[in-house]
Amino acid sequence: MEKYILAIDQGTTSTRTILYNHNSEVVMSSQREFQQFFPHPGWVEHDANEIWLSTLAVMTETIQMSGIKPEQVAGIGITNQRETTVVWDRNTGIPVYHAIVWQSRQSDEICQRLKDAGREDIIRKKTGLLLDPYFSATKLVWIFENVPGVKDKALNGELMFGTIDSWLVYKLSGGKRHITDVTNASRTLLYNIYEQCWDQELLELFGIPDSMLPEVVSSSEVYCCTAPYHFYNHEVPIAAMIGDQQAALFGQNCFEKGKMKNTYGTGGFLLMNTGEHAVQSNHGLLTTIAWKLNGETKYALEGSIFVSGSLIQWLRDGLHIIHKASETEAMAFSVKDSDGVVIVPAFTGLGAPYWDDQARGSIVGITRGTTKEHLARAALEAMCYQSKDLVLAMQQDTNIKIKELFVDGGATENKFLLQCQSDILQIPVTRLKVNETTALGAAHLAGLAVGYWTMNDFQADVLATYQPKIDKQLSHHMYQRWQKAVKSCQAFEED
Ligand SMILES: Nc1ncnc2c1ncn2[C@@H]1O[C@H](COP(=O)(O)OP(=O)(O)O)[C@@H](O)[C@H]1O
Ligand SMILES: O=P(O)(O)OC[C@H](O)CO
Repeated sequence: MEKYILAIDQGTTSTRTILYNHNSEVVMSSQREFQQFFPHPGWVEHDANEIWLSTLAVMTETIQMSGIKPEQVAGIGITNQRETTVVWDRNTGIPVYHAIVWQSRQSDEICQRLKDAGREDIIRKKTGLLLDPYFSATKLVWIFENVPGVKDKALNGELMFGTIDSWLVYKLSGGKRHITDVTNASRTLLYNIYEQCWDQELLELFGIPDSMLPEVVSSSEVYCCTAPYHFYNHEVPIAAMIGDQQAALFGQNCFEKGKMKNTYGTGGFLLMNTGEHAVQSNHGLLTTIAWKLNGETKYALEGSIFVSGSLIQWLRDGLHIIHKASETEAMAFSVKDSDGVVIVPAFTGLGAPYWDDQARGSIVGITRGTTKEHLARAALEAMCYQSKDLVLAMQQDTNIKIKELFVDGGATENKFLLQCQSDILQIPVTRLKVNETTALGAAHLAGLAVGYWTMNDFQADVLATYQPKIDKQLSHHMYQRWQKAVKSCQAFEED
Protein backbone atom coordinates (compact mmCIF):
# COMPACT_ATOMS: atom_id res chain seq x y z
CA MET A 1 0.00 0.00 0.00
CA GLU A 2 1.60 3.26 -1.13
CA LYS A 3 2.16 5.79 1.65
CA TYR A 4 2.10 9.60 1.60
CA ILE A 5 3.08 12.57 3.77
CA LEU A 6 0.61 15.35 4.49
CA ALA A 7 1.89 18.90 5.05
CA ILE A 8 -0.23 21.56 6.74
CA ASP A 9 0.86 25.09 5.78
CA GLN A 10 -0.96 27.50 8.04
CA GLY A 11 -0.21 30.95 6.53
CA THR A 12 -1.25 34.51 7.27
CA THR A 13 -4.13 34.64 4.82
CA SER A 14 -4.94 30.99 4.12
CA THR A 15 -4.52 27.44 5.34
CA ARG A 16 -3.29 24.82 2.89
CA THR A 17 -2.67 21.10 2.96
CA ILE A 18 -0.50 19.34 0.43
CA LEU A 19 -0.20 15.58 0.04
CA TYR A 20 3.20 14.32 -1.21
CA ASN A 21 4.25 10.98 -2.63
CA HIS A 22 7.66 9.39 -2.18
CA ASN A 23 9.07 11.35 -5.14
CA SER A 24 8.14 14.55 -3.28
CA GLU A 25 5.49 15.23 -5.92
CA VAL A 26 2.24 16.95 -5.06
CA VAL A 27 -0.59 14.42 -5.25
CA MET A 28 -3.38 16.69 -4.04
CA SER A 29 -3.78 20.01 -2.28
CA SER A 30 -6.52 22.12 -0.83
CA GLN A 31 -6.72 25.69 0.47
CA ARG A 32 -9.09 27.86 2.56
CA GLU A 33 -8.86 31.57 3.20
CA PHE A 34 -10.03 32.91 6.55
CA GLN A 35 -11.11 36.24 7.93
CA GLN A 36 -8.67 39.02 8.74
CA PHE A 37 -9.72 41.36 11.55
CA PHE A 38 -8.47 44.95 11.67
CA PRO A 39 -10.06 46.30 14.88
CA HIS A 40 -7.89 49.44 14.85
CA PRO A 41 -5.42 50.96 12.40
CA GLY A 42 -2.24 48.90 12.55
CA TRP A 43 -3.85 45.95 14.39
CA VAL A 44 -4.26 42.56 12.72
CA GLU A 45 -6.07 39.66 14.38
CA HIS A 46 -7.33 36.17 13.49
CA ASP A 47 -9.94 33.91 15.01
CA ALA A 48 -7.91 30.94 16.27
CA ASN A 49 -10.97 28.69 16.09
CA GLU A 50 -11.52 29.60 12.47
CA ILE A 51 -7.87 28.75 11.78
CA TRP A 52 -8.39 25.37 13.45
CA LEU A 53 -11.60 24.68 11.52
CA SER A 54 -9.96 25.72 8.24
CA THR A 55 -7.16 23.26 9.00
CA LEU A 56 -9.58 20.40 9.64
CA ALA A 57 -11.49 21.27 6.48
CA VAL A 58 -8.47 21.29 4.16
CA MET A 59 -7.06 18.10 5.68
CA THR A 60 -10.35 16.30 5.12
CA GLU A 61 -10.77 17.73 1.63
CA THR A 62 -7.26 16.76 0.52
CA ILE A 63 -7.71 13.15 1.66
CA GLN A 64 -11.17 12.92 0.10
CA MET A 65 -10.14 14.41 -3.24
CA SER A 66 -6.97 12.30 -3.49
CA GLY A 67 -8.96 9.10 -3.12
CA ILE A 68 -6.32 7.57 -0.82
CA LYS A 69 -7.24 5.81 2.42
CA PRO A 70 -6.48 7.73 5.64
CA GLU A 71 -4.19 4.90 6.80
CA GLN A 72 -1.96 5.64 3.80
CA VAL A 73 -0.83 8.87 5.45
CA ALA A 74 2.51 7.99 7.07
CA GLY A 75 2.88 11.29 8.89
CA ILE A 76 1.84 14.93 9.16
CA GLY A 77 4.20 17.94 9.10
CA ILE A 78 3.06 21.38 10.25
CA THR A 79 4.49 24.70 9.12
CA ASN A 80 3.00 28.01 10.13
CA GLN A 81 2.91 31.79 10.11
CA ARG A 82 5.30 32.59 12.93
CA GLU A 83 4.99 34.83 16.04
CA THR A 84 1.17 34.95 15.89
CA THR A 85 0.02 34.55 19.48
CA VAL A 86 -2.84 32.47 20.89
CA VAL A 87 -3.89 32.19 24.55
CA TRP A 88 -6.47 29.60 25.53
CA ASP A 89 -8.10 28.11 28.59
CA ARG A 90 -6.44 24.94 29.86
CA ASN A 91 -9.78 23.36 30.84
CA THR A 92 -12.05 24.33 27.98
CA GLY A 93 -9.56 24.80 25.13
CA ILE A 94 -11.32 28.06 24.29
CA PRO A 95 -9.14 31.04 23.27
CA VAL A 96 -9.45 34.03 25.61
CA TYR A 97 -8.94 36.53 22.79
CA HIS A 98 -8.34 36.60 19.05
CA ALA A 99 -4.93 35.45 17.84
CA ILE A 100 -2.72 38.54 17.55
CA VAL A 101 -0.99 38.33 14.18
CA TRP A 102 2.75 38.88 13.59
CA GLN A 103 1.94 41.98 11.47
CA SER A 104 -0.01 43.63 14.27
CA ARG A 105 1.47 46.72 15.90
CA GLN A 106 -0.85 46.81 18.92
CA SER A 107 1.98 46.26 21.39
CA ASP A 108 4.05 49.20 20.11
CA GLU A 109 3.65 51.09 23.35
CA ILE A 110 4.68 48.09 25.45
CA CYS A 111 7.87 47.81 23.38
CA GLN A 112 8.58 51.49 23.84
CA ARG A 113 8.14 51.15 27.60
CA LEU A 114 10.70 48.34 27.72
CA LYS A 115 13.08 50.26 25.48
CA ASP A 116 12.83 53.28 27.75
CA ALA A 117 13.62 51.00 30.68
CA GLY A 118 16.82 50.00 28.84
CA ARG A 119 15.81 46.35 28.32
CA GLU A 120 16.50 45.98 24.61
CA ASP A 121 20.13 44.88 24.90
CA ILE A 122 19.48 41.95 27.18
CA ILE A 123 16.60 40.79 25.02
CA ARG A 124 18.69 41.01 21.85
CA LYS A 125 21.63 39.18 23.44
CA LYS A 126 19.53 36.24 24.59
CA THR A 127 17.01 35.90 21.77
CA GLY A 128 18.80 37.26 18.68
CA LEU A 129 15.69 39.38 17.99
CA LEU A 130 14.76 43.05 18.30
CA LEU A 131 12.35 44.54 20.80
CA ASP A 132 9.53 44.92 18.27
CA PRO A 133 5.76 44.25 18.26
CA TYR A 134 6.46 41.69 15.49
CA PHE A 135 7.43 39.04 18.08
CA SER A 136 5.12 37.16 20.45
CA ALA A 137 6.01 38.26 24.00
CA THR A 138 4.67 41.81 23.88
CA LYS A 139 1.48 40.57 22.17
CA LEU A 140 1.00 38.29 25.18
CA VAL A 141 1.62 41.20 27.56
CA TRP A 142 -0.95 43.20 25.57
CA ILE A 143 -3.55 40.46 26.16
CA PHE A 144 -2.70 40.46 29.91
CA GLU A 145 -3.14 44.21 30.09
CA ASN A 146 -6.25 44.52 27.94
CA VAL A 147 -8.40 41.44 28.37
CA PRO A 148 -10.07 41.48 31.82
CA GLY A 149 -9.21 38.59 34.12
CA VAL A 150 -6.61 37.03 31.85
CA LYS A 151 -3.55 37.89 33.88
CA ASP A 152 -5.00 36.45 37.09
CA LYS A 153 -6.04 33.29 35.32
CA ALA A 154 -2.56 32.98 33.80
CA LEU A 155 -0.93 33.40 37.21
CA ASN A 156 -3.28 30.69 38.55
CA GLY A 157 -2.00 28.30 35.85
CA GLU A 158 -5.37 28.20 34.07
CA LEU A 159 -4.18 29.40 30.64
CA MET A 160 -1.96 28.15 27.86
CA PHE A 161 0.07 30.17 25.39
CA GLY A 162 1.24 29.06 21.99
CA THR A 163 2.09 30.10 18.47
CA ILE A 164 -0.02 28.57 15.69
CA ASP A 165 2.01 25.31 15.54
CA SER A 166 1.34 24.83 19.22
CA TRP A 167 -2.36 25.61 18.89
CA LEU A 168 -2.83 23.19 15.98
CA VAL A 169 -1.04 20.29 17.67
CA TYR A 170 -3.06 20.92 20.84
CA LYS A 171 -6.28 20.72 18.82
CA LEU A 172 -5.21 17.86 16.53
CA SER A 173 -4.09 15.73 19.47
CA GLY A 174 -7.40 16.29 21.26
CA GLY A 175 -5.71 18.48 23.89
CA LYS A 176 -3.12 15.86 24.72
CA ARG A 177 0.00 17.86 23.92
CA HIS A 178 1.06 21.44 24.54
CA ILE A 179 4.30 21.78 22.59
CA THR A 180 6.13 24.07 20.17
CA ASP A 181 9.24 23.50 18.09
CA VAL A 182 12.52 25.38 18.58
CA THR A 183 12.07 27.54 15.47
CA ASN A 184 8.73 28.87 16.65
CA ALA A 185 10.00 29.26 20.22
CA SER A 186 12.91 31.30 18.85
CA ARG A 187 10.45 33.95 17.60
CA THR A 188 8.75 34.64 20.94
CA LEU A 189 11.36 36.89 22.67
CA LEU A 190 11.17 34.43 25.58
CA TYR A 191 13.48 31.69 24.34
CA ASN A 192 17.21 31.77 24.93
CA ILE A 193 18.52 30.58 21.57
CA TYR A 194 22.01 29.87 22.95
CA GLU A 195 21.02 27.83 26.00
CA GLN A 196 17.94 26.54 24.18
CA CYS A 197 15.43 26.98 26.96
CA TRP A 198 12.73 29.42 28.07
CA ASP A 199 14.67 32.19 29.77
CA GLN A 200 13.66 32.87 33.39
CA GLU A 201 15.01 36.41 33.35
CA LEU A 202 13.01 37.27 30.24
CA LEU A 203 9.87 35.63 31.63
CA GLU A 204 10.19 37.81 34.72
CA LEU A 205 10.89 40.89 32.63
CA PHE A 206 7.66 40.39 30.65
CA GLY A 207 5.73 39.07 33.68
CA ILE A 208 4.82 35.78 32.01
CA PRO A 209 4.32 32.67 34.19
CA ASP A 210 6.15 29.61 32.87
CA SER A 211 3.12 27.41 33.60
CA MET A 212 1.49 28.72 30.40
CA LEU A 213 4.41 27.92 28.10
CA PRO A 214 4.50 24.92 25.76
CA GLU A 215 7.22 22.31 26.04
CA VAL A 216 9.89 22.96 23.39
CA VAL A 217 10.61 20.05 21.05
CA SER A 218 12.71 19.47 17.93
CA SER A 219 11.44 20.23 14.41
CA SER A 220 11.30 16.57 13.40
CA GLU A 221 10.14 13.73 15.66
CA VAL A 222 6.89 11.90 16.36
CA TYR A 223 5.31 14.11 19.00
CA CYS A 224 1.92 12.42 19.18
CA CYS A 225 -0.87 11.19 16.94
CA THR A 226 -4.03 12.85 15.68
CA ALA A 227 -7.06 12.18 17.89
CA PRO A 228 -8.96 9.51 15.90
CA TYR A 229 -12.13 11.61 15.72
CA HIS A 230 -10.24 14.29 13.79
CA PHE A 231 -8.87 12.03 11.10
CA TYR A 232 -11.28 9.35 9.86
CA ASN A 233 -10.80 7.25 13.01
CA HIS A 234 -7.08 7.11 12.45
CA GLU A 235 -4.20 7.98 14.65
CA VAL A 236 -1.69 9.55 12.28
CA PRO A 237 1.73 10.57 13.65
CA ILE A 238 2.32 14.32 13.85
CA ALA A 239 6.00 14.32 13.04
CA ALA A 240 7.21 17.85 12.22
CA MET A 241 6.65 21.44 13.28
CA ILE A 242 8.61 24.37 11.89
CA GLY A 243 8.11 28.09 11.23
CA ASP A 244 7.30 28.79 7.57
CA GLN A 245 10.44 30.69 6.59
CA GLN A 246 12.69 28.06 8.15
CA ALA A 247 10.62 25.37 6.44
CA ALA A 248 11.28 27.06 3.08
CA LEU A 249 15.03 27.04 3.85
CA PHE A 250 14.80 23.29 4.48
CA GLY A 251 12.54 22.73 1.47
CA GLN A 252 15.10 24.55 -0.71
CA ASN A 253 17.71 22.01 0.48
CA CYS A 254 19.82 24.78 2.05
CA PHE A 255 21.33 22.25 4.43
CA GLU A 256 24.88 23.60 4.49
CA LYS A 257 26.32 26.67 6.12
CA GLY A 258 26.31 29.64 3.73
CA LYS A 259 23.32 28.48 1.70
CA MET A 260 20.59 31.06 1.38
CA LYS A 261 17.02 31.38 0.16
CA ASN A 262 14.89 34.39 -0.61
CA THR A 263 11.10 34.33 -0.66
CA TYR A 264 9.35 36.97 -2.78
CA GLY A 265 5.78 37.13 -1.51
CA THR A 266 3.82 40.08 -0.17
CA GLY A 267 6.96 40.82 1.85
CA GLY A 268 10.36 39.24 1.45
CA PHE A 269 12.25 36.89 3.73
CA LEU A 270 15.92 36.15 3.22
CA LEU A 271 17.43 33.40 5.37
CA MET A 272 20.97 32.09 5.47
CA ASN A 273 21.97 28.84 7.12
CA THR A 274 24.85 29.70 9.49
CA GLY A 275 25.43 26.12 10.64
CA GLU A 276 25.80 25.22 14.31
CA HIS A 277 26.76 28.76 15.28
CA ALA A 278 24.37 31.56 16.06
CA VAL A 279 25.80 34.68 14.41
CA GLN A 280 25.02 38.03 16.04
CA SER A 281 24.37 40.69 13.42
CA ASN A 282 25.82 44.18 13.36
CA HIS A 283 23.40 45.17 10.61
CA GLY A 284 20.01 44.68 12.22
CA LEU A 285 19.50 41.12 10.95
CA LEU A 286 17.79 38.59 13.19
CA THR A 287 19.52 35.54 14.61
CA THR A 288 17.16 32.63 14.70
CA ILE A 289 17.01 28.84 14.87
CA ALA A 290 16.80 27.20 11.43
CA TRP A 291 15.73 23.77 12.71
CA LYS A 292 16.59 21.06 15.20
CA LEU A 293 16.92 17.65 13.63
CA ASN A 294 18.40 14.46 15.12
CA GLY A 295 19.57 16.37 18.20
CA GLU A 296 21.48 18.97 16.14
CA THR A 297 20.45 22.61 16.08
CA LYS A 298 21.19 24.74 13.03
CA TYR A 299 20.98 28.51 13.15
CA ALA A 300 20.12 31.12 10.54
CA LEU A 301 20.43 34.83 9.93
CA GLU A 302 17.24 36.43 8.70
CA GLY A 303 16.39 39.71 7.02
CA SER A 304 12.82 40.78 6.34
CA ILE A 305 11.68 43.10 3.59
CA PHE A 306 8.38 44.80 4.46
CA VAL A 307 7.36 45.59 0.88
CA SER A 308 8.28 43.16 -1.90
CA GLY A 309 5.50 41.74 -4.13
CA SER A 310 3.13 44.24 -2.51
CA LEU A 311 4.94 46.96 -4.48
CA ILE A 312 3.57 45.29 -7.60
CA GLN A 313 0.12 45.20 -5.98
CA TRP A 314 0.45 48.95 -5.49
CA LEU A 315 1.18 49.44 -9.20
CA ARG A 316 -2.06 47.54 -9.80
CA ASP A 317 -4.38 48.80 -7.05
CA GLY A 318 -2.82 52.17 -6.19
CA LEU A 319 -1.52 53.53 -9.49
CA HIS A 320 -3.71 51.37 -11.77
CA ILE A 321 -0.94 51.11 -14.35
CA ILE A 322 -1.29 47.31 -14.61
CA HIS A 323 -4.22 44.89 -14.41
CA LYS A 324 -2.26 41.83 -13.32
CA ALA A 325 1.05 41.41 -11.50
CA SER A 326 2.33 39.16 -14.29
CA GLU A 327 2.11 42.01 -16.86
CA THR A 328 5.15 43.62 -15.27
CA GLU A 329 7.44 40.98 -16.77
CA ALA A 330 6.81 41.96 -20.42
CA MET A 331 6.67 45.65 -19.50
CA ALA A 332 10.07 45.52 -17.82
CA PHE A 333 11.63 43.58 -20.70
CA SER A 334 10.17 46.04 -23.23
CA VAL A 335 12.47 48.89 -22.15
CA LYS A 336 16.26 48.78 -22.12
CA ASP A 337 16.51 50.14 -18.57
CA SER A 338 14.45 52.09 -16.04
CA ASP A 339 15.56 55.34 -17.69
CA GLY A 340 17.16 56.41 -14.42
CA VAL A 341 14.02 55.88 -12.30
CA VAL A 342 14.53 54.38 -8.83
CA ILE A 343 11.64 53.47 -6.52
CA VAL A 344 12.25 53.12 -2.78
CA PRO A 345 9.17 51.31 -1.43
CA ALA A 346 9.51 52.52 2.16
CA PHE A 347 5.71 52.60 2.59
CA THR A 348 5.98 51.76 6.29
CA GLY A 349 9.61 52.68 6.87
CA LEU A 350 12.69 50.63 6.05
CA GLY A 351 13.64 47.32 7.70
CA ALA A 352 17.08 45.70 7.83
CA PRO A 353 19.74 46.94 7.39
CA TYR A 354 18.36 50.50 7.77
CA TRP A 355 15.68 50.12 10.49
CA ASP A 356 14.27 53.54 9.86
CA ASP A 357 10.57 53.62 10.68
CA GLN A 358 10.35 57.31 9.77
CA ALA A 359 11.50 56.85 6.15
CA ARG A 360 8.76 57.01 3.52
CA GLY A 361 8.68 55.83 -0.07
CA SER A 362 9.93 57.80 -3.01
CA ILE A 363 10.28 57.68 -6.77
CA VAL A 364 13.35 59.53 -7.97
CA GLY A 365 14.83 60.21 -11.40
CA ILE A 366 11.58 60.70 -13.31
CA THR A 367 11.62 62.81 -16.47
CA ARG A 368 9.02 63.77 -19.10
CA GLY A 369 10.06 60.59 -20.91
CA THR A 370 9.22 58.25 -18.00
CA THR A 371 6.61 55.66 -18.94
CA LYS A 372 4.66 53.07 -16.99
CA GLU A 373 7.05 50.46 -18.41
CA HIS A 374 9.95 52.26 -16.74
CA LEU A 375 8.01 52.33 -13.47
CA ALA A 376 7.25 48.61 -13.68
CA ARG A 377 10.92 47.91 -14.33
CA ALA A 378 12.00 50.19 -11.47
CA ALA A 379 9.56 48.41 -9.11
CA LEU A 380 10.99 44.98 -9.93
CA GLU A 381 14.52 46.37 -9.63
CA ALA A 382 13.64 47.75 -6.18
CA MET A 383 12.70 44.23 -5.04
CA CYS A 384 16.17 43.11 -6.14
CA TYR A 385 18.06 46.01 -4.55
CA GLN A 386 16.39 45.35 -1.22
CA SER A 387 17.55 41.74 -1.38
CA LYS A 388 21.07 42.88 -2.23
CA ASP A 389 21.08 45.10 0.89
CA LEU A 390 20.40 42.00 2.96
CA VAL A 391 22.85 39.74 1.11
CA LEU A 392 25.63 42.29 1.69
CA ALA A 393 24.70 42.58 5.37
CA MET A 394 24.82 38.80 5.72
CA GLN A 395 28.18 38.56 3.99
CA GLN A 396 29.60 41.18 6.33
CA ASP A 397 28.14 39.54 9.44
CA THR A 398 29.34 36.04 8.54
CA ASN A 399 32.40 36.59 6.35
CA ILE A 400 30.84 34.06 4.02
CA LYS A 401 30.81 34.89 0.32
CA ILE A 402 27.39 33.99 -1.05
CA LYS A 403 27.77 31.90 -4.20
CA GLU A 404 24.16 31.29 -5.19
CA LEU A 405 20.69 32.42 -4.17
CA PHE A 406 17.71 30.03 -4.09
CA VAL A 407 14.38 31.73 -4.62
CA ASP A 408 10.69 30.98 -4.12
CA GLY A 409 7.37 32.77 -3.57
CA GLY A 410 4.63 34.03 -5.89
CA ALA A 411 6.70 36.74 -7.62
CA THR A 412 9.35 34.24 -8.82
CA GLU A 413 6.99 33.52 -11.73
CA ASN A 414 8.49 36.74 -13.09
CA LYS A 415 11.50 35.97 -15.28
CA PHE A 416 12.61 39.59 -15.42
CA LEU A 417 12.76 39.69 -11.62
CA LEU A 418 15.01 36.64 -11.43
CA GLN A 419 17.34 37.80 -14.23
CA CYS A 420 17.55 41.22 -12.62
CA GLN A 421 18.30 39.68 -9.21
CA SER A 422 21.18 37.74 -10.71
CA ASP A 423 22.45 40.89 -12.46
CA ILE A 424 22.28 42.97 -9.30
CA LEU A 425 23.90 40.31 -7.09
CA GLN A 426 26.31 39.08 -9.78
CA ILE A 427 25.71 35.49 -8.69
CA PRO A 428 23.48 32.69 -10.05
CA VAL A 429 19.85 32.74 -8.94
CA THR A 430 18.12 29.36 -8.89
CA ARG A 431 14.45 28.48 -8.86
CA LEU A 432 13.44 24.89 -8.16
CA LYS A 433 10.64 23.06 -9.95
CA VAL A 434 8.78 23.04 -6.65
CA ASN A 435 7.71 26.54 -5.72
CA GLU A 436 5.82 25.47 -2.57
CA THR A 437 9.05 24.96 -0.65
CA THR A 438 7.45 25.82 2.69
CA ALA A 439 5.07 22.87 2.71
CA LEU A 440 7.74 20.67 1.17
CA GLY A 441 10.16 21.51 3.99
CA ALA A 442 7.60 20.51 6.62
CA ALA A 443 6.73 17.34 4.70
CA HIS A 444 10.40 16.37 4.42
CA LEU A 445 10.98 16.87 8.14
CA ALA A 446 7.92 14.73 8.95
CA GLY A 447 9.01 12.08 6.46
CA LEU A 448 12.44 11.90 8.10
CA ALA A 449 10.87 11.38 11.53
CA VAL A 450 8.71 8.45 10.43
CA GLY A 451 11.41 6.82 8.28
CA TYR A 452 9.60 7.59 5.02
CA TRP A 453 12.62 9.45 3.59
CA THR A 454 16.32 9.82 4.33
CA MET A 455 18.34 12.97 3.62
CA ASN A 456 19.64 11.30 0.43
CA ASP A 457 16.13 11.39 -1.00
CA PHE A 458 16.13 15.20 -1.10
CA GLN A 459 17.51 16.23 -4.48
CA ALA A 460 16.92 19.79 -5.57
CA ASP A 461 15.15 19.61 -8.93
CA VAL A 462 16.16 22.83 -10.67
CA LEU A 463 13.67 24.61 -12.93
CA ALA A 464 16.01 27.39 -14.03
CA THR A 465 19.26 29.06 -13.04
CA TYR A 466 19.74 32.69 -14.04
CA GLN A 467 23.34 33.84 -14.60
CA PRO A 468 24.41 37.51 -14.49
CA LYS A 469 24.08 39.09 -17.94
CA ILE A 470 25.28 42.62 -17.23
CA ASP A 471 28.85 43.44 -16.25
CA LYS A 472 30.02 44.16 -12.71
CA GLN A 473 30.52 47.86 -13.35
CA LEU A 474 27.00 48.51 -14.53
CA SER A 475 25.59 46.41 -11.70
CA HIS A 476 27.64 48.40 -9.20
CA HIS A 477 26.54 51.69 -10.73
CA MET A 478 22.85 50.71 -10.54
CA TYR A 479 23.20 49.66 -6.91
CA GLN A 480 24.96 52.93 -6.04
CA ARG A 481 22.00 54.84 -7.48
CA TRP A 482 19.70 52.75 -5.25
CA GLN A 483 21.79 53.62 -2.20
CA LYS A 484 21.64 57.30 -3.13
CA ALA A 485 17.87 57.08 -3.52
CA VAL A 486 17.53 55.42 -0.08
CA LYS A 487 19.61 58.18 1.50
CA SER A 488 17.55 60.86 -0.17
CA CYS A 489 14.27 59.42 1.06
CA GLN A 490 15.67 59.19 4.61
CA ALA A 491 16.98 62.75 4.41
CA PHE A 492 13.63 64.00 3.09
CA GLU A 493 11.83 62.81 6.20
CA GLU A 494 14.44 64.35 8.52
CA ASP A 495 13.80 67.70 6.88
N1 LIG B 1 4.36 37.52 -12.12
C1 LIG B 1 4.54 38.32 -11.06
N2 LIG B 1 5.40 39.37 -11.14
C2 LIG B 1 5.62 40.17 -10.08
N3 LIG B 1 5.01 40.02 -8.90
C3 LIG B 1 4.15 39.03 -8.77
C4 LIG B 1 3.86 38.12 -9.82
N4 LIG B 1 2.95 37.22 -9.39
C5 LIG B 1 2.69 37.55 -8.10
N5 LIG B 1 3.40 38.62 -7.73
C6 LIG B 1 3.40 39.28 -6.41
O1 LIG B 1 3.70 38.27 -5.45
C7 LIG B 1 2.86 38.38 -4.30
C8 LIG B 1 2.11 37.06 -4.08
O2 LIG B 1 3.03 36.05 -3.78
P1 LIG B 1 2.69 34.93 -2.66
O3 LIG B 1 3.93 34.09 -2.51
O4 LIG B 1 1.43 34.26 -3.06
O5 LIG B 1 2.49 35.88 -1.41
P2 LIG B 1 2.05 35.60 0.10
O6 LIG B 1 2.40 34.15 0.40
O7 LIG B 1 2.85 36.58 0.89
O8 LIG B 1 0.57 35.87 0.14
C9 LIG B 1 1.89 39.51 -4.58
O9 LIG B 1 2.31 40.63 -3.80
C10 LIG B 1 2.03 39.82 -6.07
O10 LIG B 1 1.96 41.19 -6.33
O1 LIG C 1 2.34 33.41 6.37
P1 LIG C 1 3.41 34.15 5.62
O2 LIG C 1 3.94 33.41 4.44
O3 LIG C 1 2.99 35.56 5.31
O4 LIG C 1 4.71 34.25 6.61
C1 LIG C 1 4.65 34.96 7.77
C2 LIG C 1 5.97 34.88 8.51
O5 LIG C 1 6.19 33.64 9.10
C3 LIG C 1 6.02 35.94 9.56
O6 LIG C 1 7.20 35.92 10.29
